[in-house]
This record gives sequence, C-alpha cells and structure tokens, in this order.
Amino acid sequence: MPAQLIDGKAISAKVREEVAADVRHLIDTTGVEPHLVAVLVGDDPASAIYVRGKQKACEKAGIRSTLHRLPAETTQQQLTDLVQQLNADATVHGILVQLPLPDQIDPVAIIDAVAPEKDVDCFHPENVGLMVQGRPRFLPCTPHGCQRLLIESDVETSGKHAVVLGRSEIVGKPMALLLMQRGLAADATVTVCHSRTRDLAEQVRQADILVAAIGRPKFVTADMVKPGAVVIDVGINRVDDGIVGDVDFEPVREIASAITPVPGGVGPMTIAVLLQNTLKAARLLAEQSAG
Ligand SMILES: Nc1nc2c(c(=O)[nH]1)N[C@@H](CN(C=O)c1ccc(C(=O)N[C@@H](CCC(=O)O)C(=O)O)cc1)CN2
Ligand SMILES: [Mg+2]
Repeated sequence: MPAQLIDGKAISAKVREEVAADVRHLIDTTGVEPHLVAVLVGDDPASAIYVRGKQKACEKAGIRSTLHRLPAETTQQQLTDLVQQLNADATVHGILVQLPLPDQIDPVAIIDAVAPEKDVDCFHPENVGLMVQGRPRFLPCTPHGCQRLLIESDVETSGKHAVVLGRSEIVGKPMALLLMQRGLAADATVTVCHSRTRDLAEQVRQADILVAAIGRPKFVTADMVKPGAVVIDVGINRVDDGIVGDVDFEPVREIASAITPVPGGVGPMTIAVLLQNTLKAARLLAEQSAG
C-alpha cells in the first residue's frame, strides 16, 4: 500500500487560520497590528516567489507586511544600515532578510545585525542559543514546520530513531536539535548524516523518521528507506521538468508509511511558522509595553 500523503498545503492553511484568529485577538485587545518587513536583495527569481508568498500569507492573516527590494550590487554597509533602521523602528515587529544573499554580502554579519526580538527566522545566535537550551523565543521556520507536520499526522516520535540528512544551519542542525529535545514531535534518538558520513545509505536505512535536507534531487532512493518509515522531504530542487525534492518520491512512497510531497509538503509550513513567529514578536512587544 502506498504511504499516507502528508498534506503540507492543508496543514499550513490550518496553522495560518489559527494565526489569523490570534492576530485579530491581539489587535482587539492591545491595538498592536503585527508588522513583518521582508528584505530582498538582488533578483533571484525563486527568492522573489518565496517573498511574495510570505507577503500574501501575511495579508490573509491580517499581518501588515512591507517589502524592501534592494539591487544586486547592494553593499554590506547599505544592507546593515537598512537592518539597523528597521531594528530602531518601533512599528516593525519582524525582520526577514531573504537568503541567499549576493556573494559580496556576508550573511552571518547580517543575521547578527538583526535585533534578536525581531529575528522571526530564528537565525540570530541569541535565539539559536535559547532554542538549544530548550527555552525558545522563536522556533526555526522549516524545522518547526516539519515538527507540526508530524504532530498533525499523528506520527509518534518518542523513542524512535530519527535520521536527519543534512547539517545546514537553517534546517539540518536545528531539526536534529528539535527532534532530540523533550516534548511534542520530539524525544527521538537522532542521527545526523552528511556528505562525509560513512555508509550513508546504511545509516539512513535505520530511520523510523527520515528528514531529508541535503539539497540533491532525488538523492534518497527506495533502497535507502526502511519499510514503514515516515519520510519528510525538505528539498526543493529545480530540474528541467519542474521541482523535485531530495527523495525519489514515487518508489519511496511504495515503501514508507507516510511521506511529504514536493511541492506541497514542507515549503508551505515554512511560511506558516514565519507568521506564528511574527505574531509572537508583536505579542512580546505588546506585553513589554503593558509593563
Ligand atoms: N530568510 C530566509 N531565507 C530562506 C528561508 C527561510 O526560511 N528564511 N528558506 C528558504 C526559502 N523559503 C523561504 O524563505 C521557502 C522555500 C519554499 C517554499 C515553498 O512553499 N515551496 C513550495 C514550492 C514553491 C515553488 O514552486 O517554488 C512547496 O514546497 O510547495 C516556501 C519558502 C531559503 N531561504
Ligand atoms: Mg514541499
């Protein structure tokens, strides 16, 4: 029997409705209208699509959104100046600098420049540190989106062996951390695999829950998947005939018990969690102002 399809579009719509209701409540009770500012540097077409998706999702949830579009030749100083201006703007609750940035810009220095209270991507070292210690201010958008998919699909993770394929700062590392922590969609025994892992296929085959975030089209083949495993595909790879994930979907679907599609799996959840974080940033500010 083919695996259950984990519908990220439907689950993200549910999360976005929850956020919309909470936004209305925040506005009614405090007058604070959450406001997200997106910063897009250069003209990468995929980044433009993602930022537009974030803006549309904001609109639907009652979150104000503003876009700053900067040319590809923007300097480090110009981008830092803009971030500092947004940090100082009391009407802005969330700041999102879309990645990747052009080569002349050091993304780490830009991430460090964002005020931690406005870092709705949860990339700033202060927010990563809080998350590591199990007392998060924000949750990282894609990894927490994956967790929510597991929760909504009733996937038991406690005591299970989770394998995270990929060790990026945005997905692999924080994903492994969230899965090993105490709590919902967590309490797993976690292995992280990457390009230097020995016997990689054998390691991946041990997974009860596999999160593929290696950025290589159809890298995970059916022979690498344990029968009955739950497969979460974070990959978004543009190939000649469209977008494919890191998982060879059709054959793996025959073996797994549940699987996310690409598109329509993890991607929409990234945006839904961003809205949750923006709401939280606004709420924290409202609480602070109320004393
Ligand atoms: N500042 C950030 N930069 C980047 C992030 C991020 O979370 N913060 N993540 C990715 C890109 N990304 C969001 O920014 C993102 C990628 C994909 C999707 C998505 O919904 N994908 C669709 C397919 C869309 C398509 O046709 O291209 C899907 O999977 O269904 C949303 C957000 C890197 N940069
Ligand atoms: Mg997807």
